Order: sequence, then C-alpha cells, then structure tokens
Amino acid sequence: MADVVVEALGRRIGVLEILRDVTFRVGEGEFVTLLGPSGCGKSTTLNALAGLDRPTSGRITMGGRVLYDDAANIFVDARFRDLGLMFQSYALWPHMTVAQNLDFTLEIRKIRGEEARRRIAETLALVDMDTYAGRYPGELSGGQQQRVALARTLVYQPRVLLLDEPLSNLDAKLRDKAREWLRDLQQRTGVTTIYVTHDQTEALSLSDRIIVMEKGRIVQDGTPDDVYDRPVNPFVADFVGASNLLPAELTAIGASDMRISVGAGLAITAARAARRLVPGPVTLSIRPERVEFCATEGQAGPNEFDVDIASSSYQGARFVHAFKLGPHLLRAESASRPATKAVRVRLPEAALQVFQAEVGR
Ligand SMILES: Nc1ncnc2c1ncn2[C@@H]1O[C@H](COP(=O)(O)OP(=O)(O)OP(=O)(O)O)[C@@H](O)[C@H]1O
Repeated sequence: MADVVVEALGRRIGVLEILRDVTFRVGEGEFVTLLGPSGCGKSTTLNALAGLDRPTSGRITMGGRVLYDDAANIFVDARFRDLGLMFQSYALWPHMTVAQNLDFTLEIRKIRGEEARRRIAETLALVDMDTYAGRYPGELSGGQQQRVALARTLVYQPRVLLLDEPLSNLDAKLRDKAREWLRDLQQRTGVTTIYVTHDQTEALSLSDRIIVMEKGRIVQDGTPDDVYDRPVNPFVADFVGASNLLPAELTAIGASDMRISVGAGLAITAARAARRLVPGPVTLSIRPERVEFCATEGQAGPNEFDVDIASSSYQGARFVHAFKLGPHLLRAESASRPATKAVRVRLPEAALQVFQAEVGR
C-alpha cells in the first residue's frame, strides 16, 4: 500500500491547457474520487498517474517513489509503476476461463505454480466469484464480468488501484449493488484507491474524499459532507447534488446574518457566511430537498413566502415541484403531494449558501 502525492501537475497539448496546477494527496488506504463533468481532465489525471500519458509539468510520487518529475526529467513507464488499473472498457479475454484470465496477469509478472493458484483462489473468493473459476466470460452476467475484471486487477496485489468509471457499463440496479460491494472490498483490502466518475451519487457513496474538477483544475477537495454541505462555489453546489441557484443582491451584512434581495421586493435573511463577502451581486443557492413547506395560516414568518406550485412530478420516493419566487423558478421536494397549489414555503437560514458573483463566470 502507498500514499500518492500529486504536485502542480500540468498537461498542455499545443495551446490547450488540459490540466492546470493539479495538486492533491491520497493517504495510504484512502478512497478518493476525482469528480467532474465530461472533459474536465479526470481521465487525463488518472492516465498521468498510471503512466499512460506524460504530463508537461509537475511531479507525482507513490509511496515516496518518484514516478514523474518534470524538473528532473523522470517518467517511469506504466509497466513499472505497480498499479492496478481498470477502465470503463475493461475486456476479459474471451477464450480464457475466469481462472486463466487471472493466471495470465500473474504469468506476465512471473508469478507461477502454487503461489499463483493460491492468489487466484483467494482473490476470486474476495470478489465472491470462487465458484465460477472454470467459466468463460461469455457465460457470466455483466456484474459478474465486472467482478472478475476487478479480481484480475487485484490478483497481483497492486499498491494503488486506479479505476476509471468501472461501473458505467452496468444497469442502474446492478450499479447500486456493485458500488456497495466495491466499497466493502476496498475497506477489506485497504488498497489506496483513486476513482474517476462524473456520477455524483457514486462519488458521495463511495469516497473518503472527493476532488471536484472543472476545466482542468481542482475546485474543491473535501469529504463528501464538505462538498455537499459546504460547496465552495455555485458550480460545485449544482454539480454535486442539484441546487436552486438564484442571482441576487447582498444588501446588508450584520453581526450574525445577511440581508439578500431576490427581486420583486422580496428579501431573504441568510446566516453570515464563513467566506468573505461584500455587498453587491451574489448567487444564492438552496437545495430542493431543503425547501420546507409550512402551514399557510397567519402571517408569513421570516424567509417564508406564499407561492403557487406551477408543476409537480412524481419521482418514485418523492415529488418534485416547481414554483415561482419573484422572478425566479425554484424546485422543491416533498414526500407527499401538497393538498393545494397555493403553498407557503420556508427557505431556512441554515440551508442557504451565498456566493459572491464572479465576473465572467
Ligand atoms: N490527445 C488529446 N488531444 C487534444 N485534446 C485532448 C486530448 N486528450 C484529452 N483532450 C482534451 O482534454 C480535456 C480533458 O479530457 P479528459 O479525458 O481528461 O476528460 P474527463 O474529465 O475524463 O472527461 P470524460 O468524463 O468525458 O471522460 C477534454 O477537453 C479533451 O477533449
């Protein structure tokens, strides 16, 4: 097992800056996910770690061993990095049985005989596939093939596991199961794991830490709770779980709270943010599941507004409603269908995030 340290990694292709100053550390035994939209540089980062792509600046070390250092002109070939790699398009060798698929990987590394047999049996047991050793890949389900592919990666006991969207070929239900199983397996083996996905649910449920990337840069590095509850900017707020994002105006900052105008004469009070804010244009963010429905009798309290539900849709366990707040269209969630279209909503202070509007974003 090993820790991974990535320092100021950069990757240019011609005038394109694909990675910019990518810096992070993955502790020994940690499960860290690189999360971000398509094209943000996740795979390029993973390929740099794997030695499949040569960056143009920075440094990578694994367990103290330098794998890449631009300044010292070091670039260790992928074959000598001692990594387990699994990509979205993993392919088992179709003409080999499950056991032979694993054996071939060991053979390449000159692990043979009794030692090879023991490792194959142990690894197949680890992924719950020990009774399938004699089957051919074509005789297995998608999920089972996935497990064998992972076993093939684990059988030579890599110090670090690099996984690029390994569950994306599975249907939704199987993916849920595979996720639980993968997390459990990682905890049992304690192998340092770096996982790439654009699926935020996957990232939240699997990771010790999430590194959110946008346009070749890291925008946030934190625990799933940090990233979900304390996003650093509107992009993270919206990408990791959905958020209502409202352009608004910060009009006053008090000792413990702030006044925000959202247009049409409506004002909201938010708890004073830890980040430094100045009066002026801001983006106000609230997650749909944090909007509360309250009793419509009497005077509306602070941050309570009488609104009309414009549309509702049923999404299995919950309803999602759209409503107008001044000029803005917001979404809210509820477990049951409200009795009337006219409702009162509350935007709890603690659920509001306020970000200074960035020029040019
Ligand atoms: N060889 C290349 N030549 C030119 N541009 C490239 C090359 N490889 C990657 N890119 C560009 O670099 C950016 C990052 O690509 P990368 O594959 O790392 O993104 P990603 O976050 O993994 O996306 P996805 O989730 O779609 O796989 C993209 O805009 C891509 O088009």
